[in-house]
Amino acid sequence: MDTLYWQKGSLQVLDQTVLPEKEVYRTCTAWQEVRDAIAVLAVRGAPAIGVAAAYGMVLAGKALVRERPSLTAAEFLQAFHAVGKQLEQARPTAVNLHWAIARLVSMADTLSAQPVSCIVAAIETEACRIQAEDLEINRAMSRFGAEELLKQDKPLTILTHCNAGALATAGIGTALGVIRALHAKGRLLRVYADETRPLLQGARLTVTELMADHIPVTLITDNMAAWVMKTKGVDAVIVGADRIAANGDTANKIGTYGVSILAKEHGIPFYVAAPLSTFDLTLASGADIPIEERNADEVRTVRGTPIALPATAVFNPAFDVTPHTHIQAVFTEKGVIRTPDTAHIDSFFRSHH
Ligand SMILES: CSC[C@H]1O[C@H](OP(=O)(O)O)[C@H](O)[C@@H]1O
Repeated sequence: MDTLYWQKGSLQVLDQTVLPEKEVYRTCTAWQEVRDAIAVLAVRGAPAIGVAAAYGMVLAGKALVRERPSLTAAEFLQAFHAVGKQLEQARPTAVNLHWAIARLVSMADTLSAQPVSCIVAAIETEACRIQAEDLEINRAMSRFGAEELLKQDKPLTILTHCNAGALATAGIGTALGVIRALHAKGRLLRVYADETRPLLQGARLTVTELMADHIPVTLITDNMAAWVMKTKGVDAVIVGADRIAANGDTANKIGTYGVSILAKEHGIPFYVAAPLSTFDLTLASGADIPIEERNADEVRTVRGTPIALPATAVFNPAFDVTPHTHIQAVFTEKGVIRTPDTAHIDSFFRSHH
């Protein structure tokens, strides 16, 4: 079950809005369909969104050449930039969306002296490279994260929030990649998965992934996390990320901030697993991270029926920001950033990037 795959000029996206009941793929043959798939969370999770956006840009490039064969390279690049700006609007928080588009656009710009057909071929190769890189990034991050957690020298009980698994990436996942690595070493006792209201990525996606891999998982409602930490011997919390500011403040699924406070209260180490592409060093702190607000129906629809409540009386931020002071370490594909603050992150990037 691939999260997404590129097939002869179309992007096949596993539609996560209907998982786990149905496994159906959306066929995207135009960049607008990729934008829509990202906006409705048919494809979701920062790294997966980045990979999808890269292929969306390839679809745009192919369409430009198909519809206007006599385009000059300059005209192509101008139109290509414009598509990038529109595709970026799909979702504001996950920086990987912007990172992937910027990587393709800047690469295309370096080829401005080439025939347009060469530029399109090169961006297709680059999009495939971004997907292939994510596979290896997940593996490396998972190894570093597992090594760090094995220092606790006992089988571990982990709590996680939302879905930072294979369904959020092109590989084995970020937080769930670390969990899979621990399980492979026989050092995972159990995972407690928050259901993660309102879209239930934990109940629908994380539980499905872990059961498929025969990893012991217990589903809990979000409001059980405190009691589980107090009574079930949770050894660590591991979550994913959508954007990490230069000082280590981390935007992730709504509810993550609360889980970090609970972990701090219970003396449980709180870890983030994220690729370097999720860091946004242009932002000094989490205060600057744009937080997506989503449709009120996601919150006010209960048992299939919207509660008679005006949308203005519903708050639906898709993310919150965990202060870096709550984070023990960030697991990346280049190693572990312990005490992730401005100085440690700056030093890490200088020596690893
Ligand atoms: C591996 S990053 C996954 C990250 O993305 C999720 O958000 P969404 O489901 O809205 O795309 C959540 O924040 C996860 O931690």
